[in-house]
Amino acid sequence: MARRPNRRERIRSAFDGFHRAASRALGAAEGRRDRAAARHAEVMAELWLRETGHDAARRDPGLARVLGNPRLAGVLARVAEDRAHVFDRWQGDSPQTLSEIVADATPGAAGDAPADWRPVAGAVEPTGPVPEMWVLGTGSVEGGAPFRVAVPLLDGAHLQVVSTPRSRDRAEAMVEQLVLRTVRYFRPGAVNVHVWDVGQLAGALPGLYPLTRTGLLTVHDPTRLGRLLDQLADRIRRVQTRVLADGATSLRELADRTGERPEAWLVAVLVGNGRELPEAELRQLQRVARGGVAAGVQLVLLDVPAALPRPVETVDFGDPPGVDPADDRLPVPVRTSVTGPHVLVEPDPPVPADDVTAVCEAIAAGHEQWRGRLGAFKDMLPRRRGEGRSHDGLKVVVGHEDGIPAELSLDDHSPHALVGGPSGSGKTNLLLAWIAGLAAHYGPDEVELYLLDFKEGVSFTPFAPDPDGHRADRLPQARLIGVNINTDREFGLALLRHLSEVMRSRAEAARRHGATKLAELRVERPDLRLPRIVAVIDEFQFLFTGRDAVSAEATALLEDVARRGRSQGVHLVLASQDVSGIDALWGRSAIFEQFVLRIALPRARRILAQDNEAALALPRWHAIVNHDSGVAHGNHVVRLPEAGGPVVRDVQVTAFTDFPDTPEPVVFDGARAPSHDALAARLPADGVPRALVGQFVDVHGSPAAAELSDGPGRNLGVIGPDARVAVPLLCSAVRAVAASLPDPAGAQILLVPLAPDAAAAAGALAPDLPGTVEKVSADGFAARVAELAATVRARAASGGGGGHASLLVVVFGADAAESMLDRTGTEDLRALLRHGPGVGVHVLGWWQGAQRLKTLLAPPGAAIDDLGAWVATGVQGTDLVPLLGGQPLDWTPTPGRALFLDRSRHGRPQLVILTDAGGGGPDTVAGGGV
Ligand SMILES: Nc1ncnc2c1ncn2[C@@H]1O[C@H](COP(=O)(O)OP(=O)(O)OP(=O)(O)O)[C@@H](O)[C@H]1O
Repeated sequence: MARRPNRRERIRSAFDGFHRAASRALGAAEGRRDRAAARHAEVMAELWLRETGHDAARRDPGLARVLGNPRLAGVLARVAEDRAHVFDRWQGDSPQTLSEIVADATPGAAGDAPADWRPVAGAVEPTGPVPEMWVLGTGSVEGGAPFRVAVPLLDGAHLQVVSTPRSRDRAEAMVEQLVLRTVRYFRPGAVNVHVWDVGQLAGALPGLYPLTRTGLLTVHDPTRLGRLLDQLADRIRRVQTRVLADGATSLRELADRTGERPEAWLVAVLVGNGRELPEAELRQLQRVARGGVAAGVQLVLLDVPAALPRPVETVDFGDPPGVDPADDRLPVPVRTSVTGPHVLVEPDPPVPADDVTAVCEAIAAGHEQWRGRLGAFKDMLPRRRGEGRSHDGLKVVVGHEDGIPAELSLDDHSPHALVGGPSGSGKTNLLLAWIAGLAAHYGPDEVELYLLDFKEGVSFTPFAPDPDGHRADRLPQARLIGVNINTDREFGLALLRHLSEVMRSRAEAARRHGATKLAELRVERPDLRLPRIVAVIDEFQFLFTGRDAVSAEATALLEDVARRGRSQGVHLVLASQDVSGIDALWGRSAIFEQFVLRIALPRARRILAQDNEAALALPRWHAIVNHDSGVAHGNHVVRLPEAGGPVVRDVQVTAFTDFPDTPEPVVFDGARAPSHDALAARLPADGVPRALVGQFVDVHGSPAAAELSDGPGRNLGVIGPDARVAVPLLCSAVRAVAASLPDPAGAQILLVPLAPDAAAAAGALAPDLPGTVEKVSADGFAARVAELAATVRARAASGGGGGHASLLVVVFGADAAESMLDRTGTEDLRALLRHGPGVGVHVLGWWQGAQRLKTLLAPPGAAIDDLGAWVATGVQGTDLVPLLGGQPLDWTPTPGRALFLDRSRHGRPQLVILTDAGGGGPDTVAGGGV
């Protein structure tokens, strides 16, 4: 009987059936999954292709392997077809359109065909529109129609060019052409080129070398990249801080806004060898790149690997992978960041070397002409006069640099200026142009001028009122004018003291209003008159001659003004033809450092920084103007026109017409004696008699007079060997006292001419004096002294302290008294000097020398204080020492000058100028009088 399958077998067969069914089901699922996966792969591939771009995806090594799968061929074909379709459409009229756009963006020399280049210099002004792009070659897409290819450069973007050894020459040629386009486009001088080549000193861009002749091209030492980058960085900083002061963010914006482009472009071509720069230089380069475009600094890098901040464009002369780099026959595929990877660029063929040289020579010649172009000084003056505001500083155009107006700025950045140039180099001309420029720009409420000339010349005289009244005008901005003051350093001292005082009061005002500098104070207090002050001191080195008290005080004051002037709007302009003067400053670095503006005329030494010798090579009528303490990168070669007397005068006449009511300036004229009458009229009318002896050297030209009050020692001694000076001096002092006596009618005046040569003068004086005038002869002198001593004793006994009639004893040639008086007589004279003033009796005497006077004033019966005031003329300082209680005194007498000591007012003798009537007249001053 058949065996019934057992339960186990039934189970197995059931499982087999299940397995078969499951296998069938699984097989079907696998097929579906494979189909889905393939479909997915195609979709993904298409997605990548379309997203990444057909060509890029094919170049991508990761994707290329996937796309090589034959199963994806359909997708690839489909995408390639679409791409070709798009390109075909583009190939239609796009190249033409592109060429037109490029032509528009590259006018003139920015885009012309190199074959057409002629040896002529450009003429476009840098203030005009700047080409947006510069042509470098021709491009095409997949062999389609060619179109011109250009890159942005000046004010647009830096350029980075990468080449291979095979393509390096082509790359260099392209760089040379591009740079030459920028130089050719503008008029010479608008673009300056700097080349640094890591490999060689003279190698890169050889065609441009003729440009070095006039400084349009500078070739830098291969080992000194850091220095070039420093210069570029300094230039950017200067443009940012100084040129773009009015809120413009770039030179281009400034030019658009103001029509002025005060700085030339600077194209720096760095030629490397593909190796990385040292870290420090790389960082410096990146900094330059960052600020460069806005400041007119254009980088062109060839094989200098560096990640530059945008904006930067690239041109890549790279070989495609797999090309034999040694095979010269193969074309070099060039691609640019502007045109992208699809456009194959063919740089323009190199211009023959001779043609490049010819073009550059023409540009250098044009540059020379430009430089020489003499902008007339009158064209530099503002059309609207006196309207400038000096809040932020004083700016004046005095010449041209490459045809661009060059300014001198006195402001917080460059508060003081140092001007140097040997005799005949045009220093005076420059100072006159500067002063006239200031006066043309700024009214008297904006600028005040203090002008001092230590030369024998009279350069500043025309700015002062005409003493003879032949002309009515004067420079209204001038507050002080010093001429012919060659030996009187005290004039310089007076000026510096005054400036120091002005600064002190301004600082106080500023403190009260919480301001830290002049500009702030002016905003705070628009009602205050706070002009900037410019003090010009020509041949200032005179201030430092001698090692005496004057020099020491001048140095201290100069340092004070130099340091604090910046914030108080007080500016110094020191000029010298003499190296020793400058040397004197070099030794005083605290002063010297403050002179940030340096102006060096041809052959000037030591004005600029130590290693900056640019002034030695300057042509005539040029100057190096440097607002950076004389460091080389701040050099500007400025062509200076002749200011010319008539133009300067025209400025003055116009200014005087516009501002007729300004007060007259103080005039220090070393060759003119001040008027006795004018000075006497300025003495206070307070009932105190005053003996006028001259004029102090201060900015107010104050009268120098001894008060003959009732105080002790109120007598006056005139000391001087020359009767022609001393006698008029004594007479004029007596006249002034007589004119100021409180009781002229009741006064008694004794005239005692002990010296025979004074008799005539005493005789002439008598009729001019009030009260009772009596002449006492030498014979009667001894008796009269005894009488006077008795009078003094009697007056004292009757009570001192005023109420006595004035009694003046005027002794001419008092040295003779010693031999005329016996011991008692001498004691009486001493008593007269000591006790007389308290009871209205004053002695005014002339002594020929200090020796006799000293003997007379010797203790125990007398003291030097008994002669409380003296004025010495024609006497060596050392001879006066006994009258100063031994204090040293270094003074060499000069005609028309005297030392005046009024013990009640001064600790030391003061320089005074003798008046026309008091020993300073034309008869007594050698070479004096005008
Ligand atoms: N920029 C200029 N262009 C033409 N001539 C000039 C110029 N500057 C000065 N001169 C002329 O040169 C001469 C000397 O000039 P200036 O008096 O300015 O020189 P200086 O350096 O001050 O010499 P010194 O100290 O001897 O007076 C003058 O006759 C002046 O007219």
